[in-house]
Amino acid sequence: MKKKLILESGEVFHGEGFGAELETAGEVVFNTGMTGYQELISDPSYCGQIVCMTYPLIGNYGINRDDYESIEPAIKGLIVKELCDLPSNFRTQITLDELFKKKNLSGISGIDTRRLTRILRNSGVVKGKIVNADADENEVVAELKGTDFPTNQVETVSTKTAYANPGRGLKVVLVDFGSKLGIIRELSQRNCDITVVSHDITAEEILLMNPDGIMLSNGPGDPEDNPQALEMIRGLLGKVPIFGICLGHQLIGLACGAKTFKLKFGHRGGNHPVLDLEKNKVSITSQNHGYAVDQESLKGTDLIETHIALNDRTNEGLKHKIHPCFSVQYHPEASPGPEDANYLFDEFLDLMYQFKNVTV
Ligand SMILES: NC(=O)CC[C@H](N)C(=O)O
Repeated sequence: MKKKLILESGEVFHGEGFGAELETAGEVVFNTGMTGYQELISDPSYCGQIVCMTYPLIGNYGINRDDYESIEPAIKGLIVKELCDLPSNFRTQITLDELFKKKNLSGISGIDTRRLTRILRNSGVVKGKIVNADADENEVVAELKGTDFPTNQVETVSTKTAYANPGRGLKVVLVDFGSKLGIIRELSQRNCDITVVSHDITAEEILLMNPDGIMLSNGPGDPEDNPQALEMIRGLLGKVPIFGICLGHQLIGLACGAKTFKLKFGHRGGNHPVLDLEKNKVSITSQNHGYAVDQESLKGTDLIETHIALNDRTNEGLKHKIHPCFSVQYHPEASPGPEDANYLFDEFLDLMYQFKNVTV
């Protein structure tokens, strides 16, 4: 079915719809990954967003049972140049189009994704809507201008009830702001005994579980929408080691008095070089974020900048000066993307063991 993508700024792109027959609006962002569309579609941090894939052929290895990063995708839609409807891979179970139909998601193909990406890079990310070909463009633009982004995205994707992922090793409480399964996978591989808890848990409730460490997950939306989480982090600092990823990283920043701001077009892809300032080493990282910690605002806080992005020199890592707490803006769990930064999970384990030895 003929569809079109309309941006809040007025540009229109004509294409062919795939997936469910529905109109869908969201923040239009771009991702430069050449593979990994299944992980990306199911990454809860994309809640409320329509993702434009810059790689020109999407769907060519289908959808398999292993690569989901959550059970129910929270993404709003997908924009591709060419959609492959005949995937070829030994793991393929269904096509991308079939997945989108099953999950009631809408996508559009046949789009000049290079032009769209240039617009997003030049003017910054904007709202957009995938609509039927006969929709009135002025009406859609007015509607987009009049709608605000929801502020409860974390609540939408976080688990409602706590659950366990048992192991025989260190006890980790994973605060789920919209966690990718990759984080659980990495901790599990290191034998951690994981309790996944909802985003609105308090520090007192966590401390009653007597954990060896706290993992603050990735998640969607503006980090400033989570004041309760900042209270929780402040209540845990110094009492138990903390490791934060992406939204978890931004929340540590805010909890310690730094500020966050929205990047013009964000970092989304699997090839972002990050410099570790302490080791003077570069990792190629997997990224998906639209906000960043303001480096100026770190002055006067107890946080030290440990990593920066080499593309735009923005903050990518933090460490607390006094307490056992560190975090990164990128994704050491990869899923999808390079695994260069995997060692950070080992460092988290080391930190938990060190803390245990000091405190027992
Ligand atoms: N992947 C994430 O955790 C993203 C964090 C935050 N929602 C951002 O866009 O910056």
